[in-house]
Amino acid sequence: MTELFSSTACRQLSQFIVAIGFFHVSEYFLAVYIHGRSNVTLKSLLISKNYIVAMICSLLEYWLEITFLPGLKEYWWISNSGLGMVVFGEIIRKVAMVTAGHAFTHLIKVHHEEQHRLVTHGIYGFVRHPGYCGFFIWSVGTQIMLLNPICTLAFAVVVWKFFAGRIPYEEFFLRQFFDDEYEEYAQSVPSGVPFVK
Ligand SMILES: C[S@@+](CC[C@H](N)C(=O)[O-])C[C@H]1O[C@@H](n2cnc3c(N)ncnc32)[C@H](O)[C@@H]1O
Repeated sequence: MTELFSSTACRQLSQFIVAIGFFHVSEYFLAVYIHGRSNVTLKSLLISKNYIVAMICSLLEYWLEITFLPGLKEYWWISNSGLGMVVFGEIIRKVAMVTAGHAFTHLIKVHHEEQHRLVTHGIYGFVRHPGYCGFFIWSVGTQIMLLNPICTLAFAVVVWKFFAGRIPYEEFFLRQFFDDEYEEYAQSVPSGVPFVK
């Protein structure tokens, strides 16, 4: 139990709390900046019931391991690599939001709106789904930072499965909206999420 108050736990848990807090608060305020206060709801904080359960599981794993296997949490080069992934993923995600601007909505558009233009410049020239790519790196990075082996694997699988389902759904509508323009774009630019075409 005392391990939970060790300098290792204090540092790793505070990094985790700052990472989570920064991600959600910045996500919300950036959405407000892009779309205007009246067009954004608290859903843009991106905090769902499943997400809370996942984060509680990761804290539970951390607590069990720091109590019974404290040595596991001392691999600082791995933890620092996770921190690097958190920062890198966060940057990719926010660059995507700024680049796409109004086109970046937290809810997938299913009806074409006049002002919706296909974004293919900037980071969208490298990957088609930089927002999802950034979130994938960020979320797995949080678990590597905590040196949580089980949740690292579980987050990678669950987040990957979520995007592997969401990307074809989102692209079904993008193909309807932009037709050949999207087809050509999808042929030449990778999705940005591993093993998703
Ligand atoms: C949460 S945003 C995610 C955007 C993108 N999938 C990403 O990961 O950066 C979802 C919205 O972005 C729109 N969108 C996705 N790719 C787009 C693109 N290349 N150009 C314009 N709109 C796009 C979709 O229509 C959807 O309503």
